[in-house]
Amino acid sequence: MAAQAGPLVDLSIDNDGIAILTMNRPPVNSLNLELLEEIGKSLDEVAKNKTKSMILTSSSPSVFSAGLDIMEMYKPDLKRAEIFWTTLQDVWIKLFGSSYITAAAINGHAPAGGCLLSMSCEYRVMVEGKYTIGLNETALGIVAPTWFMDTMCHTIPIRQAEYALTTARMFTVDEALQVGLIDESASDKADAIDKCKKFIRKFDKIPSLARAVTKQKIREGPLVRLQKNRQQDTAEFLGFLKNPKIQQSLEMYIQSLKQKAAK
Ligand SMILES: CCCCCCCC/C=C\CC(=O)SCCNC(=O)CCNC(=O)[C@H](O)C(C)(C)COP(=O)(O)OP(=O)(O)OC[C@H]1O[C@@H](n2cnc3c(N)ncnc32)[C@H](O)[C@@H]1OP(=O)(O)O
Repeated sequence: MAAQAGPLVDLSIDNDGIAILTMNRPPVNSLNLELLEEIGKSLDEVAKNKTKSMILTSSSPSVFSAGLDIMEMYKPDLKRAEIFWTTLQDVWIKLFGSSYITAAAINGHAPAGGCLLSMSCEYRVMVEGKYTIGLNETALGIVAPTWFMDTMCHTIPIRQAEYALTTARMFTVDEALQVGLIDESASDKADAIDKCKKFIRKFDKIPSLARAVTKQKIREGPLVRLQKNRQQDTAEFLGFLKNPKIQQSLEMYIQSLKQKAAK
């Protein structure tokens, strides 16, 4: 993987006062500990500055995020793996539970953790193309944590979520639109951001406290579930990493990714 040259995220505020959080970890924005830490800090900043809304996107021309960095899970240092997992939990709690308005401009592929980040936002616009989105964990021989599943069940009907999760379904843009995994498609990234802004403007006349409390109440179930089970969730993750069969599956998956990239 290419060495990181610049900052891992860019956080800017546009003329309308909307925060744009851009993930910038080439080549595929795989979520390693450092990227997750930077996303978490940016989310804190958005909350602290009382910015009314945030759009999450990526600097890559074809990938929103490739999900968790598999190298964080393959034969890891267990102390780092624990920090990695709790940082991912923190990012999800901050994003899914945020009081400000959130939208994702999905400008490319969004598998697994990439899909999770976008589903944690309130609105999703995905750029048309041969991109796919979904939770593909079972295809890697791993089980998505309950809060990943909860987030999907919060986004699409539970029957569709069960089917998608068990079959590791990766949705095309049209399929995602049909099932409600995304709200709109867009011709390019600029159009996706414009459409996210149009969604954000819908709240101009809605009192912000009423909106925020409503959002947080409707999201309370999954949030409380993780908050109550955080330690157990982390222990399960670490136990999973120690399982030789899982390590073997990850090794095979890494090899298949490398072979594909080399072609
Ligand atoms: C509490 C209970 C237990 C919990 C269990 C754990 C649960 C774990 C939960 C979540 C899992 C995940 O998020 S796992 C990650 C899943 N992600 C994927 O499967 C995506 C894999 N990547 C791709 O499909 C493609 O890369 C892409 C479609 C995203 C982009 O394709 P593109 O052709 O543009 O790029 P390349 O495939 O050529 O890749 C370039 C380069 O990046 C490396 N790469 C890709 N994805 C990852 C990744 N997720 N992690 C690390 N590295 C990745 C790829 O190997 C290439 O590397 P090289 O250039 O070095 O060969």
